[in-house]
Amino acid sequence: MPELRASALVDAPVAAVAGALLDTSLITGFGVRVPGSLLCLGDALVGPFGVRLTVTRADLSGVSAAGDFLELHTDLVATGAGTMVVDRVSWTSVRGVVGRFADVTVGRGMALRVLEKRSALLARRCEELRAARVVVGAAIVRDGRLLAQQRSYPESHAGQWELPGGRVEPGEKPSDALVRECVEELGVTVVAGEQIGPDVPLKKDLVLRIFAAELADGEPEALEHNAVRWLTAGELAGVDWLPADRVLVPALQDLLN
Ligand SMILES: Nc1nc2c([nH]c(=O)n2[C@H]2C[C@H](O)[C@@H](COP(=O)(O)OP(=O)(O)OP(=O)(O)O)O2)c(=O)[nH]1
Repeated sequence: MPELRASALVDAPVAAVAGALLDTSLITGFGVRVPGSLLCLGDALVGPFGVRLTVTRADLSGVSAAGDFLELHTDLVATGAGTMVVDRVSWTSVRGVVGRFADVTVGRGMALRVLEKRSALLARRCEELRAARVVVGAAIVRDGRLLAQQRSYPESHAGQWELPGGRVEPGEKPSDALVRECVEELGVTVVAGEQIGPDVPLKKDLVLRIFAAELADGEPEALEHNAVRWLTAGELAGVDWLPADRVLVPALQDLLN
């Protein structure tokens, strides 16, 4: 299987680059049809010439998509100077001299051009997201279950589930915003821990950042939402999450397991 590699250093932390990679605007310009605005594990992608790929990885280590003839991998490595982004493209070539000729003249050239353009788009998206406002979310775990809350508004998202949290106010620390939002929404005090999964892009200039959290005081009540619910790892994939939270399900499962 011919393989092509390209790498670039992006001046942003791994969580930011991993999140930017989920933004499907990075690939739709190449004629790839995608189910939503964010790449999700298991998504079906349809590329030019009807090439079909399934997303097999979308986490802090990078993204992968694989089909019958083509595999795409983007691996992320944290370095002292930013995040190293390593792209790997491999494909099954037509046998014989004609196949080898096509690989060298068409396949490699095309793949390189696509990788270069995507790399430039990724760097630009990371730059945009660097200035983005942050919505924090709390992954509160108790007895192996995750606390989720059901939205009551707007109409388009009423009934869907999310994690407790909200926008970080100007000048506020994300961990302070997390504590404040949990008091306002649930009437509890939490202690914020480490970040879970990538920074998920919500809009051009807004990202969702989830932190593990522990209950320090109080019993959660739905003060501003329809309901709260404690979910096991096995229940996470079946919940009607907001789109950005769906992307985080594998990372939340890891947290519970
Ligand atoms: N708190 C929280 N917000 C989330 C999650 N996932 C997700 O997409 N969001 C979005 C919904 C909102 O658009 C935004 C949070 O903004 P906000 O704290 O100002 O709350 P809001 O419900 O009034 O939302 P909005 O009117 O500003 O859109 O982030 C999540 O898990 N938790």
